[in-house]
Amino acid sequence: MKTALTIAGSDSSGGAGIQADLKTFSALGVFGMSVITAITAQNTCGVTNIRELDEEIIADQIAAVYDDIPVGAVKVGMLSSAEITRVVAGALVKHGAANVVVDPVMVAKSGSRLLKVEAVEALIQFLFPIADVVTPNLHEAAEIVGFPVGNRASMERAAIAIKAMGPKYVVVKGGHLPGAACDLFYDGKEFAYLTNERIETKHTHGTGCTFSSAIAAGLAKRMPVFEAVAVAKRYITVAISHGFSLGKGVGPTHHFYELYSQAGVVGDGE
Ligand SMILES: Nc1ncnc2c1ncn2[C@@H]1O[C@H](COP(=O)(O)OP(=O)(O)O)[C@@H](O)[C@H]1O
Ligand SMILES: Cc1ncc(COP(=O)(O)O)c(N)n1
Repeated sequence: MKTALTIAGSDSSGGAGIQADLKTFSALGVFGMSVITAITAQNTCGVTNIRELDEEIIADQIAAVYDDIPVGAVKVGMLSSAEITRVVAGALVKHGAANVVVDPVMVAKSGSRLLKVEAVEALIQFLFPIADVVTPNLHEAAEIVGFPVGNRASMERAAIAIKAMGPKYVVVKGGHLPGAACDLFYDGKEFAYLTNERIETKHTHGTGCTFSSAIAAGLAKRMPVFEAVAVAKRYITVAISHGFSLGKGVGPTHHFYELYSQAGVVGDGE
C-alpha cells in the first residue's frame, strides 16, 4: 500500500485542510495519514477561530508517523506561525522526508489569514530548501517574491524567483487569473503550462488543498513529478466540476473514488 502524510490545519466544515487532503488521498488510492498543526473553526462562510497546537505535539505526531511507517510523500499545508514552520521543517529534515509538497497556504478564500505575515520568511528559509514541489497561488506567489503576479509573464518571473529559494519544482497556480484555469510548471529549465477551461462555479473551497494533496498522492505512487502534477490537474478539474452547494457560502470540491475511476484519473488504487 502506498502512503501519504498531510501536515496541515483542520477545517471543521470538511472542505479544505486536513479533511480535503485525506479525502483526496483516499480517492486516489493512497493510504492517508495526518499531522494537525492548528484547528480552525471554519465553515463555507469563513473562519471564526483558530487554535494553534503546541510545537511539542506537532513534532511528536511527525515522529510517531516516521518512526513507524514508511511515508511515500508528504504534503505541507497551513502552518500558522513561524515557530510551527520551523518545527515542521526541522522534523522533516530529521526524519529524512522524501517527496515533500509544500502548499504555502496564507489566506483562506473568505479572507482570514492562515499564516501570520511574519511567518512567510520562515517558510522561505526553512521549508522551501527541502521542498520537492511548491504550489503558490497568484496571491501567495506575490507575497513570496514581493512583486505583483497576475499574468503569464509575471508568473514566469515569480517561478524563477521561487525556484532560486530552493525547491526542485515550482507550480504557480493560475486559478485566480481571468479566463482559462492555467497553471505554470517550472523545473528550473523550462516552463510548461497546464490549462483547463475555467469552470463557472463559486464552489471552490479547498481547491488548493486538493490539488497539492493530489500531487503528493502521485509522488507516493512514484510518478515522475510532471506526471503527478498533470494527474493532479485532471483530478482538481473533475473535483471542481462536481463541486456542490453545501451550507450558505462557498461549497467544497467533490472526492468520490468511483467518479475518478470513471474519469480515468485513478487506476486500481494498488
Ligand atoms: N473555476 C475553476 N475552474 C477550473 N479550475 C480551477 C478553477 N479555480 C481553480 N482552478 C484550479 O484549481 C487549482 C487550485 O488553484 P487556485 O484556486 O489558484 O488555488 P488556491 O485554492 O490555493 O487559491 C489550480 O489547478 C487551478 O487552476
Ligand atoms: C485549515 C485550512 N487549510 C487551508 C485552507 C485553504 O483552502 P483552499 O484550498 O481553498 O485555498 C483553509 N481554508 N483551511
